Amino acid sequence: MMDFDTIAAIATALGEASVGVVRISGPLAGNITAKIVQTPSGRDVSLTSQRQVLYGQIVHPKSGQQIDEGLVLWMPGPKSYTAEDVVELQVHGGVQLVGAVLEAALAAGARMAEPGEFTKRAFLNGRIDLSQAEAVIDLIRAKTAFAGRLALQQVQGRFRDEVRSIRKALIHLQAHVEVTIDYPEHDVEDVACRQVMETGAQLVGRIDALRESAEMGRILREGVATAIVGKPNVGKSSLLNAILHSDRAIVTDIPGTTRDVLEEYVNVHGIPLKLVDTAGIRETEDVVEKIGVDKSRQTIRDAELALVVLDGSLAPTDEDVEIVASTGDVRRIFVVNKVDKGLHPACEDWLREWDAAGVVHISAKEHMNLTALEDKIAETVRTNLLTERDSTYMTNARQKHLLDLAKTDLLAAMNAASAGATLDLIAVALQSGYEQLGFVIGEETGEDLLDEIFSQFCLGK
Ligand SMILES: Nc1nc2c(c(=O)[nH]1)N(C=O)[C@@H](CNc1ccc(C(=O)N[C@@H](CCC(=O)O)C(=O)O)cc1)CN2
Ligand SMILES: Nc1nc2c(ncn2[C@@H]2O[C@H](COP(=O)(O)OP(=O)(O)OP(=O)(O)O)[C@@H](O)[C@H]2O)c(=O)[nH]1
Ligand SMILES: [Mg+2]
Repeated sequence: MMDFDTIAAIATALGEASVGVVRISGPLAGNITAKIVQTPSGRDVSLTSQRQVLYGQIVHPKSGQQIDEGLVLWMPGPKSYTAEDVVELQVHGGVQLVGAVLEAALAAGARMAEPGEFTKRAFLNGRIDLSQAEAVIDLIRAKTAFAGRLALQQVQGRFRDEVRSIRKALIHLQAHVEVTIDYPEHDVEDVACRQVMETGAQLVGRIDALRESAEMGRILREGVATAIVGKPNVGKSSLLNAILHSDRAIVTDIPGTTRDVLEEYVNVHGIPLKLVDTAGIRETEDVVEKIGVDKSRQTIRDAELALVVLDGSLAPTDEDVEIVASTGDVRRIFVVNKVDKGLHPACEDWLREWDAAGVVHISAKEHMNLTALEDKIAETVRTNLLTERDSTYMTNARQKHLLDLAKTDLLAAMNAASAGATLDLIAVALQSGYEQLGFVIGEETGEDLLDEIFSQFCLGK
């Protein structure tokens, strides 16, 4: 256990709520609590070595002014979230009240915690590793049940266990090589080299599985960038509203209504989408609309998925043709809208040119066939952007980079082994790979990086 000062923060969201929590962690947690909590029996919480819940009055340590009544959770270290002595003051939820309780804790000797500092301490005190700590952010930010499940597995150490297991195999392999260096008989060397190539290939496979899950992680964190595009007035904003079940975007019968891109997050069958409504694309002299149209084109370039919207009740125009051409490089679904008005024969003819599997007929206004569109979106994302075997981890960009480096080291060791290089060279490459994997789970990680990672947390976490 490291020697830290005692920190305090509000752990719950600020706002009206039934309960608000102020959390205190560190060696003075019990002492501070004794100064600001008066129990009916006059008992001092910090005298017990067992976790317990007490009822008491929360008072200001200097003025003695009563602030609220509350429940006090006493969790002596190391059996606590931070592995230090932790106290949680559960009081009535309310911005003013919870703030006053925090102030009382600060006046009694605590320091205001930095964002993520509680979780950082859990890491520094060795209760969790870095990948678990990082996953806490993912868990809090998870936008779908699926993302939440993966993040929880990560919080509970699933990713860490796999990295540790790969590391263990690597150090084993390195030991084998090192031992052979000391006994340089030729056939023994050959055996070691073969071992490096065989085990190396297996480990590269396992590292690859973790690397590939980075794509899954990114999509679950950021959502699939999904652009709704089409010429003016086809019903793009109506479609956004229909998928969101709200009147988020302005809808009128005037072409050129949407002038700016509008982003919203939505969960479609467990897949988070960053849905982007765009200005209808057409030639225009209007300065503001022109900027909007340029942004629409940029949105198409940035998109991972495009919903190309057409007005099915009208014959297609050159503008439709141009938009279809400009989305050729993006994975796309053709959305034929306004089918409540009937399908124009020219549109029907035109549609036959495309793969019917990629076309969905809907009415955004009348909410017709939206489920079919959502099914299509989910299916397209699952089969093209996410793969099944990725679904056990959600590696982040930092971890992915280190895994890439570890893989490069491992491949270098294998190449050296197959080329008959000296065993020292092989051992050095294996050692380097072992270290890179150590950084993934936060062994030998510098203070700067830790600050960077934990500063992304919310206050009180
Ligand atoms: N009131 C409250 N609820 C909360 C949290 C919290 O800090 N406070 N958590 C905060 O995010 C999450 C729960 N996470 C936790 C993880 C570990 C320990 C803990 O005390 N671990 C010890 C003892 C385990 C045991 O009893 O065996 C340990 O791992 O040694 C506590 C909370 C969600 N709910
Ligand atoms: N009948 C019918 N009308 C629709 C449907 N979807 C949209 N509309 C109407 O079409 C008009 C244009 O809808 P918007 O959603 O604003 O179209 P948009 O593509 O966002 O237009 P811009 O922002 O100008 O590019 C509005 O009057 C909508 O009510 C539909 O499914 N059926
Ligand atoms: Mg619009």
